[in-house]
Amino acid sequence: MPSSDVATCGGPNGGIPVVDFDVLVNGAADPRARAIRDLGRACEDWGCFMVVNHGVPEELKEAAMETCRELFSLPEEEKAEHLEAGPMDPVRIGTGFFSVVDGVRYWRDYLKMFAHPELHYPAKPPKLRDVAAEYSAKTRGLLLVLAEAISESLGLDGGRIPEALDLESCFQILVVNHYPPYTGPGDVGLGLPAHSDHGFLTLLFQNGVDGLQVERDGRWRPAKPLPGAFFVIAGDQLEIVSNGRYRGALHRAVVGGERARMSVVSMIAPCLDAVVEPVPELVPDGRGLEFRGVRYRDYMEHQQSNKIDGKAALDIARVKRGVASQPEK
Ligand SMILES: O=C(O)CCC(=O)C(=O)O
Ligand SMILES: [Fe+2]
Repeated sequence: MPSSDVATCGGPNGGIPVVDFDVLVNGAADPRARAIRDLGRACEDWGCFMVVNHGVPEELKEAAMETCRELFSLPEEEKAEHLEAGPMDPVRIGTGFFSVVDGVRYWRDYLKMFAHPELHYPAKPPKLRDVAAEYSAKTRGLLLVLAEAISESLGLDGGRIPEALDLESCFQILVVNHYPPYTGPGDVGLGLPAHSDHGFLTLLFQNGVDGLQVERDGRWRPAKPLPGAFFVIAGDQLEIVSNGRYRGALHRAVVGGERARMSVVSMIAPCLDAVVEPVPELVPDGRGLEFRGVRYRDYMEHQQSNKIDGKAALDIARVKRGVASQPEK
């Protein structure tokens, strides 16, 4: 899809499904079964949904956003040690980048921190450590419950997908994106080009400035969250483990307004050493296998080291059809 296609549709929330977390956890049998079914449909049709009644305090979300805003406003030399970091370094800061790729201009600062199994954080601002510890633990708990519900929605035991991906030892990363205001000539265009996320599930909230869009049926839809809701995006590992039944959503961030936009992302992914492949129960007799097993660490490194290109990274795991297998040498 050309990135210049900014057609949006689906009403103010883009028609994105809403999942009530409280019903998943505390609901009576019937409403809970309905919520699981709706969750499955959302993952199948959209690859994303909003979560309400999630139990993560607004003050904690606010503290995470505020602390990272402080980090972005620190002088360059305070962040220097993380500015040159590579994709597998546990703390990475990219700042003030305004680059032109394929004729589209991107405008974004970001902070990426590995948060589990071990929390890594920049030295400043000092309170970032505690805020990140609490925020990552709360959101990890929420995402692990969603992972069990997703497993059930596939007709499996709640523990099956978490076990297949070793989510107990999951890799978790926090990403904070800051899109500065733009008042220069012309449109900035994109803050972040179309991509799917390399992990399993991404949880996101923003500072009230819209800009996230998701693709469905070849059109971009505005992802405007309900007040207090989190936005959840299925990642590539969910697409792989479900053998393509659920899909990682293609999404992008559009910027260019007079107010800075910020988004805070908490993503869980398989344990770095887990080899992710479709669970056999979803591939009867091995027929119709869409993906082969790829170690998550290799997948992530591959996706992060190449130019962002929609869902192209998934091709390294995709089973090629019609190619005669070569004898082993
Ligand atoms: O800023 C946003 O809304 C999108 C961020 C995103 O997609 C990402 O960090 O992977
Ligand atoms: Fe993303």
